Amino acid sequence: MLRIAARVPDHGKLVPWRFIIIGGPERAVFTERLMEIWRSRNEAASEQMAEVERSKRDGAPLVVAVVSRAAEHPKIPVWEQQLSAGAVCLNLLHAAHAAGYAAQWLTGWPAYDAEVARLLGLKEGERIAGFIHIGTPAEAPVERDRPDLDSIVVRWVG
Ligand SMILES: Cc1cc2nc3c(=O)[nH]c(=O)nc-3n(C[C@H](O)[C@H](O)[C@H](O)COP(=O)(O)O)c2cc1C
Repeated sequence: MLRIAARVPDHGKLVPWRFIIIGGPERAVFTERLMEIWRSRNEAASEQMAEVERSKRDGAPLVVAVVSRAAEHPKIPVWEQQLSAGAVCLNLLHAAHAAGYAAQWLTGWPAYDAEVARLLGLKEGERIAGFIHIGTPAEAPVERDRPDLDSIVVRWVG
Protein backbone atom coordinates (compact mmCIF):
# COMPACT_ATOMS: atom_id res chain seq x y z
CA MET A 1 0.00 0.00 0.00
CA LEU A 2 2.82 2.40 0.83
CA ARG A 3 4.43 1.62 -2.52
CA ILE A 4 1.20 2.68 -4.25
CA ALA A 5 0.90 5.72 -1.98
CA ALA A 6 4.42 6.83 -2.88
CA ARG A 7 3.74 6.55 -6.62
CA VAL A 8 2.42 10.06 -7.13
CA PRO A 9 3.19 13.03 -9.34
CA ASP A 10 6.22 14.68 -7.74
CA HIS A 11 7.58 17.68 -9.66
CA GLY A 12 11.36 17.58 -9.55
CA LYS A 13 11.41 14.18 -7.83
CA LEU A 14 11.91 15.87 -4.47
CA VAL A 15 9.96 13.26 -2.48
CA PRO A 16 8.58 16.07 -0.27
CA TRP A 17 6.77 13.71 2.08
CA ARG A 18 7.37 10.70 4.29
CA PHE A 19 5.39 8.20 6.34
CA ILE A 20 5.14 7.43 10.05
CA ILE A 21 3.41 4.13 10.80
CA ILE A 22 1.49 3.97 14.05
CA GLY A 23 0.29 0.42 14.55
CA GLY A 24 0.64 -2.66 16.71
CA PRO A 25 1.07 -2.04 20.42
CA GLU A 26 2.13 1.56 19.80
CA ARG A 27 -1.30 2.39 18.36
CA ALA A 28 -2.98 2.44 21.78
CA VAL A 29 -0.02 4.29 23.29
CA PHE A 30 -0.46 6.98 20.63
CA THR A 31 -4.09 7.50 21.62
CA GLU A 32 -3.06 7.71 25.30
CA ARG A 33 -0.43 10.34 24.52
CA LEU A 34 -2.95 12.34 22.46
CA MET A 35 -5.41 12.16 25.34
CA GLU A 36 -2.77 13.40 27.80
CA ILE A 37 -2.09 16.38 25.54
CA TRP A 38 -5.81 16.97 25.04
CA ARG A 39 -6.44 16.89 28.82
CA SER A 40 -3.63 19.38 29.42
CA ARG A 41 -5.36 21.74 26.97
CA ASN A 42 -8.90 21.07 28.26
CA GLU A 43 -8.51 20.84 32.02
CA ALA A 44 -12.14 21.77 32.66
CA ALA A 45 -13.49 19.06 30.33
CA SER A 46 -15.84 16.44 31.76
CA GLU A 47 -15.20 12.70 31.59
CA GLN A 48 -17.98 12.51 29.01
CA MET A 49 -16.20 15.04 26.80
CA ALA A 50 -12.99 13.08 27.21
CA GLU A 51 -14.74 9.92 26.05
CA VAL A 52 -16.05 11.71 22.96
CA GLU A 53 -12.53 12.91 22.25
CA ARG A 54 -11.11 9.43 22.80
CA SER A 55 -13.63 7.90 20.39
CA LYS A 56 -12.35 10.27 17.70
CA ARG A 57 -8.71 9.29 18.28
CA ASP A 58 -9.22 5.63 18.94
CA GLY A 59 -10.65 4.38 15.64
CA ALA A 60 -8.73 2.16 13.27
CA PRO A 61 -5.95 -0.22 14.34
CA LEU A 62 -3.49 1.35 11.93
CA VAL A 63 -2.73 5.00 11.38
CA VAL A 64 -0.30 6.20 8.76
CA ALA A 65 0.78 9.78 9.28
CA VAL A 66 1.64 11.33 5.92
CA VAL A 67 4.19 14.02 6.64
CA SER A 68 4.74 16.89 4.23
CA ARG A 69 8.34 18.06 4.17
CA ALA A 70 7.82 20.71 1.53
CA ALA A 71 10.57 23.32 1.59
CA GLU A 72 11.59 26.36 -0.41
CA HIS A 73 13.24 25.28 -3.66
CA PRO A 74 14.66 27.36 -6.52
CA LYS A 75 12.34 25.81 -9.12
CA ILE A 76 9.52 23.86 -7.47
CA PRO A 77 6.99 25.93 -5.51
CA VAL A 78 6.13 24.76 -1.98
CA TRP A 79 2.47 24.65 -3.09
CA GLU A 80 3.26 21.95 -5.66
CA GLN A 81 5.16 19.93 -3.06
CA GLN A 82 2.19 20.16 -0.69
CA LEU A 83 -0.19 19.07 -3.46
CA SER A 84 2.03 16.04 -3.97
CA ALA A 85 1.60 15.14 -0.26
CA GLY A 86 -2.17 15.39 -0.75
CA ALA A 87 -1.88 13.02 -3.68
CA VAL A 88 0.01 10.59 -1.43
CA CYS A 89 -2.86 10.68 1.07
CA LEU A 90 -5.45 9.98 -1.60
CA ASN A 91 -3.36 7.22 -3.18
CA LEU A 92 -3.03 5.58 0.21
CA LEU A 93 -6.81 5.75 0.67
CA HIS A 94 -7.33 4.16 -2.73
CA ALA A 95 -4.70 1.49 -2.06
CA ALA A 96 -6.29 0.59 1.27
CA HIS A 97 -9.79 0.41 -0.22
CA ALA A 98 -8.56 -1.63 -3.18
CA ALA A 99 -7.04 -4.09 -0.70
CA GLY A 100 -10.41 -4.46 1.01
CA TYR A 101 -9.80 -2.21 4.01
CA ALA A 102 -11.71 0.87 5.05
CA ALA A 103 -9.69 4.05 5.29
CA GLN A 104 -10.28 7.65 6.21
CA TRP A 105 -8.19 10.80 5.87
CA LEU A 106 -8.30 12.72 9.15
CA THR A 107 -6.52 15.70 10.60
CA GLY A 108 -8.22 17.44 13.55
CA TRP A 109 -6.26 19.30 16.21
CA PRO A 110 -3.48 16.68 16.45
CA ALA A 111 -2.36 17.58 12.92
CA TYR A 112 -1.71 21.16 13.99
CA ASP A 113 -0.35 20.72 17.49
CA ALA A 114 3.30 21.41 18.29
CA GLU A 115 3.41 18.83 21.09
CA VAL A 116 2.00 16.12 18.82
CA ALA A 117 4.62 17.12 16.26
CA ARG A 118 7.31 16.54 18.92
CA LEU A 119 5.70 13.23 19.91
CA LEU A 120 5.94 12.07 16.30
CA GLY A 121 9.47 13.36 15.86
CA LEU A 122 8.61 15.88 13.16
CA LYS A 123 11.53 18.02 12.09
CA GLU A 124 11.57 21.75 11.52
CA GLY A 125 9.33 22.62 8.56
CA GLU A 126 7.56 19.26 8.52
CA ARG A 127 3.81 19.08 8.98
CA ILE A 128 1.05 16.51 8.95
CA ALA A 129 -0.78 16.24 5.63
CA GLY A 130 -3.09 13.62 7.04
CA PHE A 131 -3.54 10.79 9.45
CA ILE A 132 -4.79 7.94 7.27
CA HIS A 133 -6.78 5.58 9.47
CA ILE A 134 -6.93 2.04 8.07
CA GLY A 135 -8.89 -0.94 9.33
CA THR A 136 -11.39 -3.66 8.53
CA PRO A 137 -14.72 -2.20 7.42
CA ALA A 138 -17.34 -2.60 10.14
CA GLU A 139 -20.22 -1.12 8.17
CA ALA A 140 -20.93 0.34 4.75
CA PRO A 141 -19.75 3.94 4.48
CA VAL A 142 -22.46 6.58 4.68
CA GLU A 143 -22.87 8.39 1.39
CA ARG A 144 -23.06 12.15 1.51
CA ASP A 145 -23.97 14.89 -0.92
CA ARG A 146 -21.49 15.34 -3.70
CA PRO A 147 -20.85 18.60 -5.53
CA ASP A 148 -23.21 19.62 -8.29
CA LEU A 149 -20.82 19.63 -11.23
CA ASP A 150 -22.82 22.28 -13.08
CA SER A 151 -22.01 24.74 -10.30
CA ILE A 152 -18.25 24.19 -10.45
CA VAL A 153 -17.53 23.49 -14.12
CA VAL A 154 -17.18 26.10 -16.81
CA ARG A 155 -15.99 25.72 -20.36
CA TRP A 156 -13.29 28.27 -21.18
CA VAL A 157 -14.39 30.12 -24.27
CA GLY A 158 -11.41 32.42 -24.69
C1 LIG B 1 -7.15 17.19 4.67
C2 LIG B 1 -8.41 16.53 5.16
C3 LIG B 1 -8.64 16.41 6.52
C4 LIG B 1 -9.80 15.83 7.01
N1 LIG B 1 -9.98 15.73 8.34
C5 LIG B 1 -11.13 15.24 8.82
C6 LIG B 1 -11.34 15.15 10.21
O1 LIG B 1 -10.47 15.51 11.01
N2 LIG B 1 -12.53 14.66 10.65
C7 LIG B 1 -13.51 14.25 9.78
O2 LIG B 1 -14.58 13.82 10.22
N3 LIG B 1 -13.32 14.29 8.45
C8 LIG B 1 -12.16 14.77 7.95
N4 LIG B 1 -11.96 14.81 6.61
C9 LIG B 1 -13.02 14.28 5.73
C10 LIG B 1 -12.92 12.77 5.56
O3 LIG B 1 -11.64 12.38 5.11
C11 LIG B 1 -13.91 12.24 4.51
O4 LIG B 1 -13.96 13.06 3.39
C12 LIG B 1 -15.28 12.10 5.10
O5 LIG B 1 -15.21 11.22 6.17
C13 LIG B 1 -16.29 11.57 4.05
O6 LIG B 1 -15.77 10.53 3.34
P1 LIG B 1 -16.09 10.37 1.80
O7 LIG B 1 -15.71 11.68 1.17
O8 LIG B 1 -15.25 9.24 1.35
O9 LIG B 1 -17.55 10.07 1.71
C14 LIG B 1 -10.79 15.35 6.11
C15 LIG B 1 -10.55 15.46 4.73
C16 LIG B 1 -9.38 16.04 4.26
C17 LIG B 1 -9.15 16.15 2.78
